[in-house]
Amino acid sequence: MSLIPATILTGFLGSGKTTLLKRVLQEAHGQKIAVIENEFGEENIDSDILVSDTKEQIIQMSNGCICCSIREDLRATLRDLAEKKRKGELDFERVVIETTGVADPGPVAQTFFMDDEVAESYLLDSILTLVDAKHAPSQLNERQEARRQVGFADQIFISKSDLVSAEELEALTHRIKHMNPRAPQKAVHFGEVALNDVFDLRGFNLNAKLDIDPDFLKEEGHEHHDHAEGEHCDHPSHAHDHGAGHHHHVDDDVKSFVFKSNRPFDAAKLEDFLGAIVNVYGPRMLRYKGVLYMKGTDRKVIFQGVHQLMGSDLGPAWAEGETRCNKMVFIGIDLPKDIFLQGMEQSLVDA
Ligand SMILES: Nc1nc2c(ncn2[C@@H]2O[C@H](COP(=O)(O)OP(=O)(O)OP(=O)(O)O)[C@@H](O)[C@H]2O)c(=O)[nH]1
Repeated sequence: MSLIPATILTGFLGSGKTTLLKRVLQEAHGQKIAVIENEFGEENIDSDILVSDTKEQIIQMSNGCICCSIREDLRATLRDLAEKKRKGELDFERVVIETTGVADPGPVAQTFFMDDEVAESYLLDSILTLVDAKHAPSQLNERQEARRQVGFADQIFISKSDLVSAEELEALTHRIKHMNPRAPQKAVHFGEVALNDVFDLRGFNLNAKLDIDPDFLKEEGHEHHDHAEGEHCDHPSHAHDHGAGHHHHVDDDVKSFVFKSNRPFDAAKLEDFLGAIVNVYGPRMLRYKGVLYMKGTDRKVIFQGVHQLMGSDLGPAWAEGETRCNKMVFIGIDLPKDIFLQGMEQSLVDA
């Protein structure tokens, strides 16, 4: 049986989750979508199916699962739903989980990887985070749950942009980008969103897609001339436009950085380093993903993780004429960037 795709919809209190979900369910008319609401206890099955190709492999676990927590209530609900589907008692092909506004998406996501039965039935597609343009600035200041929700996201939807000025929206977008440069941001008016922005984003798949906001890389580049080794990796041809578009920078605890290099990794060294680092910093590592250039293979190595759970796989071969390089983004809570970058650097083959 093919895996059932699941989407986690999160966002702080009143950010517009229900509004968006209702729109999506209307739009997905003719598709069977099971919705698991808030407290995970009850489910209601809404209309109809999205047919999707779920053959791709889901992330494989490696070590260090001990401190990861899962949502027992969600596990029970997911198992129950899958069981009913198997028996033909319920007919649905997709699940959306709407979390409460104050939920930490970590344990919700981990439930899909740490419970064998759940992992055998479901494929976690992505985490969607709603951000309320009007209230997010103060919510992000005051509540770590709100910051975590942004850090975990594969896709950010900004609601209520009709209630703020263009400048306020721009400042918020900029702030979010620093927390999570992986997730595209899109303003949505009362949940008006296209289905292909919501489903089959494959945020957790070991695919070779790693889109990091180019503006973020540009700014990172300015900060970090000492880690210039992979500079051509991204071949950004932009001029250094000092002065333009500079914002007051909010120093959130949830933030991100990128490691880049043109030198290949030594697989054993990298495994040692990452194995050690997740033991120490795993609880603070929200999401990380890399497309890596590894010695000994002509294929890209795809690596990704959530907290202590990480997986890797061989991706497609490097194309003829393509510059082989490493690019990995880490999103976490006050991670010591220098320790990470140095450890990664030391896991490269000797120059
Ligand atoms: N102005 C404006 N209001 C919006 C927009 N999107 C949602 N809202 C309103 O915001 C309020 C909260 O929306 P909900 O969809 O209930 O938010 P929620 O995230 O499900 O809320 P909780 O479940 O309480 O956390 C409602 O009154 C919506 O009508 C938007 O784009 N613009």
